[in-house]
Amino acid sequence: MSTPTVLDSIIEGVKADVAAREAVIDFAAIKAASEKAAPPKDAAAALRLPGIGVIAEVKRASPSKGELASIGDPAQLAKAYEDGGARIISVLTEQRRFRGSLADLDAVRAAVSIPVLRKDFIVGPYQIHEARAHGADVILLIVAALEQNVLASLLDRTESLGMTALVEVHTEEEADRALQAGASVVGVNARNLKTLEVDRDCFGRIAPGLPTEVIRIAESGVRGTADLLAYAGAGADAVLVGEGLVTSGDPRAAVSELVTAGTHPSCPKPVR
Ligand SMILES: O=P(O)(O)OC[C@@H](O)[C@@H](O)c1c[nH]c2ccccc12
Repeated sequence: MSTPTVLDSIIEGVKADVAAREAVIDFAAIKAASEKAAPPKDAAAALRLPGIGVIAEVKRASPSKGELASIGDPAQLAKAYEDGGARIISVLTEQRRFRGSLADLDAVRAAVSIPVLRKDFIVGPYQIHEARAHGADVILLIVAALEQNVLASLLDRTESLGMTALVEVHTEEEADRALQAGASVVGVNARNLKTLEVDRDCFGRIAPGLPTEVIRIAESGVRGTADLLAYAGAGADAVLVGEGLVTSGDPRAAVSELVTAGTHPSCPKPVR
């Protein structure tokens, strides 16, 4: 067997954490809770608004950088993002490496009225119902972490709950798999989750090959407006930003600066 990657070790921890939660709230109970939640918000519609959208992330830590920001009040941070003009709030809920939680998701959901993305390493249907039960409108599905048949069935389940799946890829081959599974929103992560290396050219290699109707998100490594404009030029509908915002000192202003650049008449527009 080959040496486990960072992604493998994260997934192993996530599986153990899911099993522990499922021992407390079983599948039938989480499914029932997901059916009682307030209806999901239309994230795809939010992403189709004119200009380059900003998806702003509540991110305390990462495997590559360790602690990024303590974030004592995730609700207040999310509100600042919303006030700054973010289209969607992403909340990391993975606890071991990213120090997130479902409590963070609850706090953010209660604080904002825009769509919320549960950002985690989804391995099975339990987490999708859990995301919905906690008010998420969007979930992340990472192609590199899922067998093709599992990816397709998780995407179906997400859509049958009225949610949107952001399907994350890092290579052309993964992009083909995302499309094969039926993805309508594709995120190209500049960071390789197996090695943690960042390659900002990844988006520009993959995005032009996606069908025009697919919404394209550029994820990771956005340090400021120059990176947003570069991604816009390569066809991004939105950028997903974590570190650059949580370490900025003024998250509202940091989001607003990106939003202003992304809606300025001189900003390159995605070809549709
Ligand atoms: O902090 P950054 O470089 O702005 O990146 C944000 C986001 O793209 C990143 O957190 C991310 C993208 N895909 C993921 C999958 C799992 C965990 C985290 C991620």
